[in-house]
Amino acid sequence: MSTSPEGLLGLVKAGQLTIPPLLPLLRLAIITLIFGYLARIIYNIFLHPLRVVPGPWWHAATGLARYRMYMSGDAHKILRDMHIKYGDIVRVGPNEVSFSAAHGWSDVFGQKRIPAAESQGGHAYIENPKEHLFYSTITRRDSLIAMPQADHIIARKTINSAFSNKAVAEQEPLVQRHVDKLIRLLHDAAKSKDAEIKDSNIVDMVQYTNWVFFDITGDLGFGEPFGSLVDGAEHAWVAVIPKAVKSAVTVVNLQRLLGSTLAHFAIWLKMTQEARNRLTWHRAMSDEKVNRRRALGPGRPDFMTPMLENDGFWNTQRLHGSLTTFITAGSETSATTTSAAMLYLTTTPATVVGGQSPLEKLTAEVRSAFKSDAEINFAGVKSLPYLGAVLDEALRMHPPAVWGFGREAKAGGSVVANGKFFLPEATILTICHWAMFRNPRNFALPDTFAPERWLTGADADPRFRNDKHDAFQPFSYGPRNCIGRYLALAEMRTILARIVFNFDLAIQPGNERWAADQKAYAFWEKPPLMMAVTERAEKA
Ligand code: HEM
Repeated sequence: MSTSPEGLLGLVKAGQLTIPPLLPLLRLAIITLIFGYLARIIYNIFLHPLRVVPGPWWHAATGLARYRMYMSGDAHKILRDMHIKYGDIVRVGPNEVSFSAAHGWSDVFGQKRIPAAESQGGHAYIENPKEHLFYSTITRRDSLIAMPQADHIIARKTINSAFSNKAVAEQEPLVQRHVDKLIRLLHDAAKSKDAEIKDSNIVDMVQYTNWVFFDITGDLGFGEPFGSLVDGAEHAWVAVIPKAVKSAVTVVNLQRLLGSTLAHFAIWLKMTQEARNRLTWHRAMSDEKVNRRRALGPGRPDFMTPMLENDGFWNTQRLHGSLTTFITAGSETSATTTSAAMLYLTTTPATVVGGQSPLEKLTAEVRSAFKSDAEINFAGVKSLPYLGAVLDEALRMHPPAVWGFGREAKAGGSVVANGKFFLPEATILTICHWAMFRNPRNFALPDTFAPERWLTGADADPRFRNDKHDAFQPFSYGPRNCIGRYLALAEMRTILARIVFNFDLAIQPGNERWAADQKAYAFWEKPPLMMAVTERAEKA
């Protein structure tokens, strides 16, 4: 029998071959699809290995509820409520489990010892790998934060020296130069009020903190600040970042819902040419900045020096891939925390914590510890217990890495919650920092800003005696925790201390719910935070 098109046409014409009508075929396809989808739902709810993990059935059934939750901007609140209702481990998607008890940190981010691998010369420890889709979308493949375990071990070994306490002390003069500029800008704003320019001392603290942290981290990474503190304006490179993160989060969630092909089509329809051009420009500019810093060679007390000294590992791709991560991870986070600290300080009345308000207590501590601005240094601020407690509490109330940053259960699966659950390989494991830190099972009065909960010894507050401090890991946990935490703490303490030393702060009406109403797409979508800055009347 002929199978050529002409031959088949001949058979049709001769009435020996009939073509089934299209409509019934389409109907059949649709019915098959619906049945396939229903079968999947039934499998997900009743037969899937994760069926034993508690959670709402509609989150287990399909990826739709999960998608809507993450794209609502309120996932942190929804997750907290789910953990209160269903417990410490909740199934939030067909293939995703969220943790909200202290053991979750080691279950998700810890590493397990594998003796067999050790004897064969492989890794002695195995970790749950990073959630591939999330990390490959929010950053470049060769970035430190996305590297496979074997590369990551070498990477951390070669650059740890730039992030130790000793290195941070060497970076202090560079950091303080930028903080000086910030304080000068704030004095300018405060003084302009004396010149009777109405409301000129009202500043957006989100902008000011972004400027100072991006200038510092730009200088430590690219070898050049962004110049925001000089220009009094955000640099275009920095302005792209929040939009890029939100787009990346949308892409990840769409792909998880629709699969790669459909999602790419949807994204292609949605993304404008202008947005595409912006991302290409951003990447080119980052690479140009890295190349300029690279040309200077090692020697500067910054992030790049150990990388340039280990150029066998830190090749062009890894340098280009990692530097944007360093700058974003090191600026956006610290700026958010410092803004949040100022918000809570200016909105928490004395009645909540007893006696003086947190702002009064902090002001008294800082102004009595230092006689002049020049005295406020990294070593000095480290010894102020209330200042440390204020920042810890700001990190608890408004953690900068809200959600995301998940892992996939390792090859062979993961046993979690002290043996209670077995999660099969590739199950997505997540911890929403906000949901963990605002869970009443972990912290008393979880929605109250109370730095007192972190005080120890004679200053310890009995109301917070049962707080679970090991649930609080704002810098994450395990081999992939935050490499920049010492720097972050030194910078944030110094900047907050210098602001409180120099100025009286007052929140502007309408800004009180700055944190409460914020949406989050992995990081926060921060609106302006307007505050009046007034030069302190007298130096105590
Ligand atoms: C309040 C400030 C900060 C917070 C809350 C914070 C939080 C975090 C968290 C939660 C992670 C883990 C992400 C993951 O699991 O993939 C992380 C990683 C990281 N952070 Fe920070 N961070 C802060 C400041 C900084 C600073 C100042 C730097 C300096 C450059 C920095 C650089 C990094 C880098 C490079 C990583 C990736 C580490 C790796 O994968 O080995 N962070 N940070």
